[in-house]
Amino acid sequence: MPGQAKVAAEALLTVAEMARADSAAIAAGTPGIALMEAAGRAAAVAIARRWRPCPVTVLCGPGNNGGDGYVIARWLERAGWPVSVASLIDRSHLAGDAAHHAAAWTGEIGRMGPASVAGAGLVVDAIFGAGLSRPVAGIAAATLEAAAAAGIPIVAVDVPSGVDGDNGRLRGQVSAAALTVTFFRRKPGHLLEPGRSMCGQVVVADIGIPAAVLDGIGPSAWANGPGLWGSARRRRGPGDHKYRFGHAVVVGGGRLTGAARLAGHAAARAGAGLVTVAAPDAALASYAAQPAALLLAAEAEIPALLADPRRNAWLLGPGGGAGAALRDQVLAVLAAGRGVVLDADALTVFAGRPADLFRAISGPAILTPHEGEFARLFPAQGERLTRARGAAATSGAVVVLKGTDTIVAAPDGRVAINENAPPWLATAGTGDVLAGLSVGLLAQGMPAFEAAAMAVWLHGAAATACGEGLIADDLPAAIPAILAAL
Ligand SMILES: NC(=O)C1=CN([C@@H]2O[C@H](COP(=O)(O)OP(=O)(O)OC[C@H]3O[C@@H](n4cnc5c(N)ncnc54)[C@H](OP(=O)(O)O)[C@@H]3O)[C@@H](O)[C@H]2O)[C@@H](O)CC1
Ligand SMILES: Nc1ncnc2c1ncn2[C@@H]1O[C@H](COP(=O)(O)OP(=O)(O)O)[C@@H](O)[C@H]1O
Ligand SMILES: [K+]
Repeated sequence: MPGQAKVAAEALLTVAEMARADSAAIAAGTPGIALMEAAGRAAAVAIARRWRPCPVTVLCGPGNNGGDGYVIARWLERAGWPVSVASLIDRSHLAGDAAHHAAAWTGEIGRMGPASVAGAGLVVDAIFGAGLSRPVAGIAAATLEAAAAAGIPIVAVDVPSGVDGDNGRLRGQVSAAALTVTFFRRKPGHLLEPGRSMCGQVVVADIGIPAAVLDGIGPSAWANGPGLWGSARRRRGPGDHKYRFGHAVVVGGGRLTGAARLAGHAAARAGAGLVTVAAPDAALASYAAQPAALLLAAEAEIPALLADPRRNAWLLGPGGGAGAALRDQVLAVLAAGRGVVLDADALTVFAGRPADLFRAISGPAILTPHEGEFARLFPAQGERLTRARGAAATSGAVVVLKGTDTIVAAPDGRVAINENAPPWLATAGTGDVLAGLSVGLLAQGMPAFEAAAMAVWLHGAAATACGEGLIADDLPAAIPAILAAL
């Protein structure tokens, strides 16, 4: 929007980066005790905004997460709540900032166990946070489970105990929170499944760490949104003409023609100056049903189109048919140095010989696999974030690992984690639309990482606008309103 200040991209901090942010703030003059006080107070405020005073049990762990719990207990009691505190260890074994704030709690401290949540209207999980070092089991797990089984809402401090902040992995028994209050910036585990589903609503509290400490940390993960790619977006001005916005080519197949038609339509809606769909002769009649704004070419014309550098961004795969001919086409497009988006069959044709593909990638390239396609090209073990980063580094392409928490990973290690995709995107053909949006933005000259991240975000926003009952055909037409609001 003209004149509106650009929203800075929201960095996501790993556990190690957050520790560096804490240390930098402490070095700059804010004592750790004050950071913990601010953290606990912010959590208490977030609680009091959402719930009326009721009996609350604060479950405190052995580290600084537990330290936050003692501060929360103090502030809630001051606000008139009936507060019980239950600890995993004896107070005398606490150290540092946590010991300081535990000493400032003047009430009783009970031993943690399922009985400590009996009769509570709310439970605060201040057991384990960033210091999670092994699976949650035993008394901690049993106590949280008892609260969940009794239907008592749980408020998690920093992360629900057992959620790995770095990647959303669950370690041991985890009980879902209704609210999670985290500090300074979110962590990848708040956005990545299954951690995301355990967090409930996530509130980020300012605890007095200056934003400038991020300069010294250099985060490489962000929540996907306009702050990340808005400045790379191409916008038309009064003197512009279509040739300045690229020419996308979508290579379609002979049988499943809907896929390339959806992709072509999406590429045009994303703003490509021109879009050509190239298809086998026998199928040209069914491609005639696509929007009249798209150009249509016969398969035999592909070499000529490829020789023309103005056809600058190519999409292969949707409805392509997994044969050697498609593999040769992909390699020819890569050899010509065009921007490339590879989806579906164009990925599958390299199953068992992924190095052939990776060797051919040298320019801007985006791969858009779902988990099944990913496993045909890359090692499938381990958590999604590390796998997506590894795949981008190995292939030299931007990898869009699709799902409810789609990850966009660049070869240099940057990642964007998407969070605006509604579940009704899980329907046939929506992936084709995403590939089309990606090639449409790539054609306009956006760098591959920004193009892919913007495409994923537009896709989620358009699906949200359409609502439940969405079919893939609805998505391209929903794009203009989303672009207009950006
Ligand atoms: N730094 C700051 O200034 C600020 C920090 N803040 C807060 O600090 C939190 C991080 O604190 P933290 O680093 O002390 O780690 P924390 O999550 O309390 O756990 C460590 C303890 O738990 C234990 N333990 C771990 N897993 C376990 C398991 N499964 N089962 C059993 N035990 C397990 C572990 O044992 P160990 O691994 O040492 O054997 C250790 O004793 C952060 O999330 C935020 O809430 C805020 O106040 C803002 C200012
Ligand atoms: N549960 C879900 N929540 C949100 N988005 C989803 C969900 N399941 C799938 N999607 C999204 O829908 C799209 C489906 O793509 P894909 O599996 O390639 O389908 P198709 O091949 O039918 O087009 C992807 O963008 C994916 O991220
Ligand atoms: K916690």
